[in-house]
Amino acid sequence: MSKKLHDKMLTDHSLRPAAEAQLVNSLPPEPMARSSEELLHELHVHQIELEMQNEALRQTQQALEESRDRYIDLYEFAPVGYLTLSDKGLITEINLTGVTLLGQERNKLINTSLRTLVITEDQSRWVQHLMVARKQTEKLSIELSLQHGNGTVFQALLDCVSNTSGLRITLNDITQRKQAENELRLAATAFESQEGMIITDANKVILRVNNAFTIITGYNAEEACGNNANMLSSGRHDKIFYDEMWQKIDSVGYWEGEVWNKRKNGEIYPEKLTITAAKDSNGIVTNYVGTLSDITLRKNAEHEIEDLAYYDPLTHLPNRRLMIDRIHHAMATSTRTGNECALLYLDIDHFKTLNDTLGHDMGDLLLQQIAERLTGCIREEDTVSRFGGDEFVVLLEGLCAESIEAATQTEEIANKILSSISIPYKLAGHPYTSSTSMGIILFRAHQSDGEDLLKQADIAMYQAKDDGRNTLRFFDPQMQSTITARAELEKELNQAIKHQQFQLYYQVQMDSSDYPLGAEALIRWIHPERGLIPPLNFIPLAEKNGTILAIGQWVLNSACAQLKVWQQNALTRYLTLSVNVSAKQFHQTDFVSQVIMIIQQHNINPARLKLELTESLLLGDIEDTVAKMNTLAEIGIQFSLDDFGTGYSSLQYLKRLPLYQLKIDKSFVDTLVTDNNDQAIVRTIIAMAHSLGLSVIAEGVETKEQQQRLLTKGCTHYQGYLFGKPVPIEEFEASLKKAN
Ligand SMILES: Nc1nc2c(ncn2[C@@H]2O[C@H](COP(=O)(O)O[C@H]3[C@@H](O)[C@H](n4cnc5c(=O)[nH]c(N)nc54)O[C@@H]3COP(=O)(O)O)[C@@H](O)[C@H]2O)c(=O)[nH]1
Repeated sequence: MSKKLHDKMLTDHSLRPAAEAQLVNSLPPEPMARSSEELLHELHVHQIELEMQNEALRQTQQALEESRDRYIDLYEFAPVGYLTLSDKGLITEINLTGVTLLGQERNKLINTSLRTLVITEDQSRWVQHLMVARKQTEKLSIELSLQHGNGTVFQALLDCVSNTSGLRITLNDITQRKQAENELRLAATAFESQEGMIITDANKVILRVNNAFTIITGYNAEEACGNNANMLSSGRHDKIFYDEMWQKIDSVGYWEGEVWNKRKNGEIYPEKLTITAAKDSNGIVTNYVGTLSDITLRKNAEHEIEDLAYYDPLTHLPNRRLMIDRIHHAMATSTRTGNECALLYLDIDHFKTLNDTLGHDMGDLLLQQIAERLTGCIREEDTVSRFGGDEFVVLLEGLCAESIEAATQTEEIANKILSSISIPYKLAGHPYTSSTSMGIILFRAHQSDGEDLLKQADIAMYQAKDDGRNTLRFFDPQMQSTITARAELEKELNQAIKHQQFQLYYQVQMDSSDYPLGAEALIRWIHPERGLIPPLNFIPLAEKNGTILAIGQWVLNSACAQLKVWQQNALTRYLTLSVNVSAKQFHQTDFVSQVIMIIQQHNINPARLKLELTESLLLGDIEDTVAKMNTLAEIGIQFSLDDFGTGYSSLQYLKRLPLYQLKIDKSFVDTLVTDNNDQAIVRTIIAMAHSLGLSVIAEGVETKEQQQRLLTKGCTHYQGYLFGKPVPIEEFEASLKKAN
């Protein structure tokens, strides 16, 4: 029965005809009085009517109960939580979903302030929201973090509507939605990272690119999307490269490497690329994701580092390390081909002097120009390297297999180099001439180690230096033994100092009337087995290894001891003694105090001591040199400038030095009679000395004619075999007596 019919029956008494029909059908007709019959009938009808009403009521009741149950189900099990808050913000109603979302029993939640379930950080926002929501009838939403009964926190969306019964709230758990949003945001951030990103479909058609991609390639999303990813190919990689790349992606799902790609502007650049295949649940590739970064800067830095590691920064030539590598490579090639190779070890002559006189900038300019000239002298397959300082090494490869022929080829190239190096230079406008000494070694296959070959070429180079410079020498085993002997000598020299195996020889210095003015003290090494060793055989070595300091001190001390003896004898009291001082010795910081101390120890007249300095000693710190010489000159010590004319003395410097004497070098005296140039030089030196108020002495005077020539030019002091060779003191004094 419908509710409408049921209501009608109750209100309109429309049940009556039905009740009467039912009574007629159920009761047998009874004879009775009309009034009581009617009354009875009425009663019956009424009774049936009541029963029918009861039935209708029961059915309505049942329908109502069913409806209420449905409502309760809908309310309690709704997909969202429902809450009602009192004016004070207390929960007055909450459905089962709300209870479940908040994770507490309903009876605990009822009359609880919802604020207490909001995390502390969100509470003030909630309180403000509550105030606003209560004042309006429209829905007002807020996202909050709520405390679950199990102690966790979940993200909730609260839609609040205010009505007369309080504030009705719909509560949604949006934790997952928030997480998804977060992940999306993260993914979007990651996609828009510093690295270029490109997503293609399975056919490598570009679907998406990020901003970094645009910055790197120059293509914006519109230009890139819809094109095949090979639009970036530079053409530098062949088909095999790409085939292998895609093979790896297909087999392992991933490829990483460096590629050369092309930007929109046509520029080809190096790129680090990672390609990952994205597959669906059936393992079918749906997309490719590429991550790319421009590694131009890194590559440039790598090149720079490589340059620094393998190239000389001044000349940009390969350095020692790269040369060793090339030598090993040449050996390997030579093993295969049978061809000879050659190493040319070059050392620029007098380079130190250039640095000392014109400065390091000029030295650098010379090295750069020499590097260019060397490169111009060799073939494409050869290598020129700089080993630092003024040393260059040239590697010639692919020479003739025949040794003699290969040596001839090498000599031709070496001579070409010598000629090229000696062509005059312009160093920032300064004219300059240079030369080089060169040691050569031929090699093939793996006969010897690269370092050994370099050592041997270096030995040959020293031989070239010893033989007068501006020349070349091939290494031969004899040289090796010379070097070994030199090492042996070095060891013995240390012993000689320890055991005082030195002796001073004295060579007389005369005036034009053959009157002895004094002597030069010249050291000799009296070796216990080898006998007398002349200074030229060990002084250069001593200068190199520093033992000259001890030797120099011994010489000075012995010379002063001799002066003391002479001072006490009327025959020798007036004699001056010259002592050679090496540059290293002079440049010691305490040189002046050493000399003064020795003079005081021997109690000699400093005016009888003459220190012979070479011109090269004057180079370097001129202020220090002048200061030292002045201090010693002030106590009376004389200074003679040795080997004058062979060095680089500038007049400017000479004027500042407290010199007593210039000593004309033996090389000018040797050719004085035969060489017009040398005559002119000697004349100039003498004139210059006189104009500076200096005395002049000529060394190496061997003939009367030389002496005569010197005299006519104004030189009145002499030293040389003509007057006497350097001899031990006994002999020297004996000849003095004899002359007397
Ligand atoms: N630092 C030091 N150097 C020294 C010392 N003793 C010597 N030396 C230097 O060694 C070089 C060679 O010296 P030495 O072999 O003694 O030769 C000297 C003379 O013997 C030689 N000479 C002199 N006159 C003649 C000659 O007429 N003919 C000829 N063939 N040789 C001659 O010249 C050398 C002297 O040179 P110098 O010193 O330039 O006057 C030499 O450079 C010495 O300086 C020392 O103790 N310390």
